[in-house]
Amino acid sequence: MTATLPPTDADGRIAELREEIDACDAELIRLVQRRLAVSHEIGRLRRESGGTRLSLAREQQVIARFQDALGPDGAALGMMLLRQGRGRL
Ligand SMILES: O=C(O)C(=O)C[C@]1(C(=O)O)C=C[C@@H](O)C=C1
Repeated sequence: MTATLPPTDADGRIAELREEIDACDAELIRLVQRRLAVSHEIGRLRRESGGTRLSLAREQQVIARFQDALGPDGAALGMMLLRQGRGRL
């Protein structure tokens, strides 16, 4: 059986939890921006040293990591992060 809270208690708890979600989102945005900057720097270094624009083997590792941790939506998230770094193929 699940405990039921009076609506006013539930409202207060929802507001608290939303603050936690807002903090998570802010941290995620900061991390995505940091990831993007690092990815661009790697790409620049690779191009300047005569390498390829992309590293498909590395992209597979990244996607597999997200897939293992989060399932199919995780794989999609990994692909979005990669696309953000290198642009659409
Ligand atoms: O790890 C690299 O070699 C990168 O260039 C970074 C990165 C990434 O964003 O994770 C970006 C493009 C590559 O195709 C593979 C991975």
